[in-house]
Amino acid sequence: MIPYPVLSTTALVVVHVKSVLRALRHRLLHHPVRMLSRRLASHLKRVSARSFASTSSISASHNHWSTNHSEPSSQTVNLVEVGPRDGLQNEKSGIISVETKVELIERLVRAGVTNVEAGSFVSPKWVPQMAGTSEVLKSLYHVPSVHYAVLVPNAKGLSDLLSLLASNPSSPSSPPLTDEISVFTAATSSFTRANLNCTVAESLQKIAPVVREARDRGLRVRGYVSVVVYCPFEGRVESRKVRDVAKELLEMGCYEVSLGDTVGQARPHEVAEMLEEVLTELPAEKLAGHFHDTYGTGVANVLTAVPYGIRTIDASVGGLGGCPYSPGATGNVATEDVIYALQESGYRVAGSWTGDSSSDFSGRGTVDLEQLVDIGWWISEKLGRQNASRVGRAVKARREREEKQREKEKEKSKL
Ligand SMILES: CC(C)(COP(=O)([O-])OP(=O)([O-])OC[C@H]1O[C@@H](n2cnc3c(N)ncnc32)[C@H](O)[C@@H]1OP(=O)([O-])[O-])[C@@H](O)C(=O)NCCC(=O)NCCSC(=O)C[C@@](C)(O)CC(=O)[O-]
Repeated sequence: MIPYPVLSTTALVVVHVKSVLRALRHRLLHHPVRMLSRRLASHLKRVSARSFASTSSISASHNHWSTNHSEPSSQTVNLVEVGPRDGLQNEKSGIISVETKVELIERLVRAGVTNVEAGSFVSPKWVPQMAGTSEVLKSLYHVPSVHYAVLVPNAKGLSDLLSLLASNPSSPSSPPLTDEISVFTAATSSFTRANLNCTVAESLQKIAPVVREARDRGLRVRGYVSVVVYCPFEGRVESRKVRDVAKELLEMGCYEVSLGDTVGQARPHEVAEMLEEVLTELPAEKLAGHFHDTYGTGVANVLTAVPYGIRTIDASVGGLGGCPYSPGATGNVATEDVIYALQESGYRVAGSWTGDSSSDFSGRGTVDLEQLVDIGWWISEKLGRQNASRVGRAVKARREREEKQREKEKEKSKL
């Protein structure tokens, strides 16, 4: 055993050497030649990503679903609201009724959300909360330009969904129950074994025909890669694995791949490192950021991803959710917190369906933060859980202060 004083001296030496190395690295990074080569490297990265987009099966000319949610404006950040799926699937407070799920989704759409995950066609033995997804889709008021996506893990899930769509056909006056599915895998086989009962390679083999058939039936397909930075079973994940799995999903025909920090443990610099690797081969327009907030870095990770060109962010109202494989994990980054952080930053958070002219669903250009705060409180109270959105809590406190002030002024005016 090493005696304590020797250990602490060794530790001091290590710290000193580390700080010298850090300073050296900083100098090197900012050396003009190094900076030039970095610029060259990032140019090459962009060229390589562009050439991927133009030569692979995701090329715009070959794929009518090839665009993601992104609007033309590069300053627009598009939101995918995952609360009704990723959030509710992990709720432990008893089975949530179809009525509550439907009301949650309809409230979100009224607030301006255009991309919402409405549920999953997965095994009810694995995820009991998602069992009523068919009923949810049938009960929803469908706004034509809103995407009500559902998760599909395998051929059985797709076949169940297609039967539902066949027995509830769309018409000029009623849009289809859904026009989008999401398939999902991960960067590590330990995670896919826990989540899908197979390895990453096996999951990709199962997903490929699902993507093909869904697209043949006119559905657009989004892909997910979980555990892109940390895996609860394997620890730090190699970014090249993330890149390779995401690339495979895009080549299969997913219009976008969402990169998930499933356990919410990633730090911003680790997200940056992961993105730098993924972007060497894939275009940012085909990627989305999906951050959980377990360690409180969710918003920081969103703000790290956006300057890399990531223009689609998944989030969950009230920060609903958790992760069954990561004890203590909280939900997705809260939608309210993401919107607040991006306000007045030069970016606009879109949910801009043109809308129909019905009185309940009036079209909006952006997602309405005040309404989302109300929804976050409504669903948190309904489920008997804490509201995990910091912005939600702050706005509520501000409203209470303003109400008290108004009452005081009323009293004064009576005197
Ligand atoms: C994929 C399976 C089904 C494999 O599970 P399995 O046990 O290997 O399935 P199987 O093929 O052996 O079938 C077993 C039974 O399940 C049934 N079954 C089989 N497939 C289905 C289906 N689609 N829908 C309904 N039932 C199904 C099948 O019919 C059979 O029924 P039985 O004969 O025993 O009565 C299972 O592992 C599963 O459902 N996994 C899904 C888990 C899940 O939903 N996880 C959460 C979503 S992923 C996520 O949250 C991460 C994400 C996306 O948010 C991003 C991030 O944060 O990182």
